[in-house]
Amino acid sequence: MSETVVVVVPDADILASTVAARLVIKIIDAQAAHGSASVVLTGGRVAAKVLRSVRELPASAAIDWSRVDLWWGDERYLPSGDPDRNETQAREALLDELPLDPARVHAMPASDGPDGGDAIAAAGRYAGELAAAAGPGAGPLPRFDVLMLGVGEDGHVASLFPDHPVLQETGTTAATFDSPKPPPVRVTLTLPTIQSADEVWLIAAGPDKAAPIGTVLSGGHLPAANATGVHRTLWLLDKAAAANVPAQP
Ligand SMILES: O=C(O)[C@H](O)[C@@H](O)[C@H](O)[C@H](O)COP(=O)(O)O
Repeated sequence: MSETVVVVVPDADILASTVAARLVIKIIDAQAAHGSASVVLTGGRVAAKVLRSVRELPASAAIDWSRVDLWWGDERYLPSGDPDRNETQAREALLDELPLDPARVHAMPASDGPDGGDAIAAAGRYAGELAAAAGPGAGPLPRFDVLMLGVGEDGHVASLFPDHPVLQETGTTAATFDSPKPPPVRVTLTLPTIQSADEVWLIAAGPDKAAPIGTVLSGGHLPAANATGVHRTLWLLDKAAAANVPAQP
């Protein structure tokens, strides 16, 4: 049975540093339990702040980074190295400083890669990489210890936007076209894939997130409402983003 917990901290800087601390401990615990850790990264401003905060944490030295698998929840379908790619931003914020195993950094395909402009083929390629990581006979997805998501002003998560056909996708990945948040073409994990994660962390800061988060945590139906973890769903918010959250029991 999944539990939902809402954690509110004073401001965006404290949010980034506390999420970074939580992530470091989660990775350490996962490595102790499983021998490795599997983390799904997200894009956006708050995500980059979290990754930059990890760099400042002495405790991150307790992580064997060579035994961390990194995945992405979504990616802007742009050429490799494009500054707007989530992978580029994550590498600049943290990843390029870490002794990661390159084979365990699973970036989503780029538009100058083998699939060219075919984002559907690119999504299929990533689905294949996920299945390969799951191992033979283990189903289409590897274990995800924590899947992090930013939350859009419209209540989107990853590249799953309100009233968008991509919400109906039942495979493990999909291509999003006509995204209301530029760029228009993206590759994304689907809701079923997000829901396979042991823990899902929804991370948001700022007053422009108060309305969608208040809607979702009051029972409203936006994509973020379906971003739940198998064992735990954490809403990690600053006070401004939590302004409309109903009083917790
Ligand atoms: O590719 C993307 O744009 C992100 O994955 C997207 O889902 C993001 O996480 C939210 O839009 C929140 O972004 P901010 O934290 O910058 O508001």
